Amino acid sequence: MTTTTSTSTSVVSFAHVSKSYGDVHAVADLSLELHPGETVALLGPNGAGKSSTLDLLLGLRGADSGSVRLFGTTPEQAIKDGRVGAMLQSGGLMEEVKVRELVKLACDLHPRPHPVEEVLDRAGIAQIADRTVNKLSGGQEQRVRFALATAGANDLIVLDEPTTGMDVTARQAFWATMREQAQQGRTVLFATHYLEEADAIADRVLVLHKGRLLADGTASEIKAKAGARRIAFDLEGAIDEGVLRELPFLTSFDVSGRTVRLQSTDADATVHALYGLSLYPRNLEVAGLGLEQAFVAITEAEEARTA
Ligand SMILES: Nc1ncnc2c1ncn2[C@@H]1O[C@H](COP(=O)(O)OP(=O)(O)OP(=O)(O)O)[C@@H](O)[C@H]1O
Repeated sequence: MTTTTSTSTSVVSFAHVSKSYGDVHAVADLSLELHPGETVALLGPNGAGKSSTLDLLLGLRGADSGSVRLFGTTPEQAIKDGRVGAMLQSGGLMEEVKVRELVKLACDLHPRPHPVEEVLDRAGIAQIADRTVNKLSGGQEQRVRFALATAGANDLIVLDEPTTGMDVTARQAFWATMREQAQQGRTVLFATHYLEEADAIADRVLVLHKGRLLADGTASEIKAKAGARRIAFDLEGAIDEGVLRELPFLTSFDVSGRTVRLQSTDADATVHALYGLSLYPRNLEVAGLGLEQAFVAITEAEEARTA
């Protein structure tokens, strides 16, 4: 029996975790809890600390301070109990073995294994099961890594940039499988550079920047946190940029031909003031930021704050 007591609803628990390499704070005072059935995207620019966070979570590196618990126990114990599957960027696959042999080995080693053929099927590699691993394309190698991460009935699946190298079809199939895993109550945590993936797949997004957690919420909440909305309209006649720049709550301003594009932290007030100028904006559009723009806005605001 595994040790799940008062923390049984917490799959992952980071409490004030820090990790530095020399004077680089890869992970800085990170606290977070992940729960069963959540699909969580870890989003951040290069060097934000995503891989370091996953390494700490998997016990591959020790924290300088703070505590990391999985299912109320240590990462090492949770992995030993077969509760965690991981698909990391690094780490070569054994090269001279056949795909089926490698997957079988992972199943044999797992305390709660799935049947080998089922694992091959789910990862979409049944047709290439007799190939040796060093003959695979980058995308096929990723699928093998995915098979290894799902060789048994894990409660937590950790994926570092899982779809790198996969084509669009493979990517869609991969995420469909991941959704099934989450629907079965598993927690899926993935680091990604693809904001559209985070937006489409994750029900929770963690934004990391310089090792710090800048935002934690649904994609919609993250977009709202960025606080800005886009306003676009066309103007007829001469455009007086000086007057438009005085509109309230603007965070960005761009004129291209007849089209004016703004970002505002209070779109209602900006549009109200626009009409107050006795201008007649045509084709007026007001829209929320996409996750990508929200992400840029949040990380840039943090850069400015800490500069
Ligand atoms: N073994 C190490 N030795 C020294 N510095 C390291 C080491 N590993 C990571 N770092 C540094 O720690 C910071 C965080 O790196 P990390 O790989 O965790 O970021 P990341 O968000 O995964 O980046 P990427 O998106 O580029 O993979 C970076 O500044 C990196 O250079």
